[in-house]
Amino acid sequence: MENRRWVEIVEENIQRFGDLVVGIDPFLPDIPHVLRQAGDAESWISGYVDFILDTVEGSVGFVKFQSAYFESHGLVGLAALSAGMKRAKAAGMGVILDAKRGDIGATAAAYARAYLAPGSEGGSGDFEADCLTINPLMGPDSLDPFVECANRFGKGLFVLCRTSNPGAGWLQDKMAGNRLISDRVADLIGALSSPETGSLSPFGAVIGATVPQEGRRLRQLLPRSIILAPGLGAQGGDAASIHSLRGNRSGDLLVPVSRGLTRIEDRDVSLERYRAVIQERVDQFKAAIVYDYHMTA
Ligand SMILES: O=C(O)c1cc(=O)[nH]c(=O)n1[C@@H]1O[C@H](COP(=O)(O)O)[C@@H](O)[C@H]1O
Repeated sequence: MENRRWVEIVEENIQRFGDLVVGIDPFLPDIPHVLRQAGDAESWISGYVDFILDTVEGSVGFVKFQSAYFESHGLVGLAALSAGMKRAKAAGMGVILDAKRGDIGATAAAYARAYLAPGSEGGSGDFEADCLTINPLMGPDSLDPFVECANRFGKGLFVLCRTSNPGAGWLQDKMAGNRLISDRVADLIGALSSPETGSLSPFGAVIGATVPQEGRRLRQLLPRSIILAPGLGAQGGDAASIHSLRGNRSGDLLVPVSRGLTRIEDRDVSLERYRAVIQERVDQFKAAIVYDYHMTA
């Protein structure tokens, strides 16, 4: 189970649980008081991660840990991240680490070891993910070490292509030569997969669920890539935008939702009620993004 390649994890887990990804972005002001009070000042973070995993295990096939929210809590946060990633993997969930890394080749190789190499193969294994988000701004050579490591260990990558944030178009929608920058990134992602394999590529793109027009265009350039489409819920993306990102087969889209699943207005809510709210939202998001390929075939 634990040694499945990223593409296998995606195909199998989507088949069983659908394409929703639970985003774990622990932010103290957004969580119920009952979860903040556990133990010392910082230990809420590991209790929170355990609570979310307890709540969604068996109904969702993927989890995306946002590294920044853990890093901002120092060593306690990193310990919670490591433990959460290991627990989710052991439960058979696909684990995406959202760290958006990118640097010169030698440093990128160190990042790749940190997040993609097993403990026995040059990494510490503390933060070994199934899939990592990476930033292509520094050019193709900065992606190579990630690609090499991913190929070696059966991991996946999501390369930022057209992000969901309001300022994304400032650079990503500009022309570079005769191509849009986001199109050039899509070309680069497409070229990372070997042409002889007909199946899904482990090298996917991040395309926001907030930009359906751009999404539709970019999907044409990436027929074999898995797209990670954040932006549903708190950022205002909707199911129609999600459908514009679907390719012509199931299994090529993952939809992460963080605040839309876990942020709660009533901070005095009981643990039982909070759990029920998250489970209801999981069902609602799954129902909203489900798509019947047979109906459109
Ligand atoms: O790579 C990402 O996951 C990502 C890319 C992007 O374009 N937009 C984006 O929101 N994200 C991440 O997706 C999550 C979105 O959070 P919510 O808006 O709360 O669902 C955060 O962890 C972001 O860092």
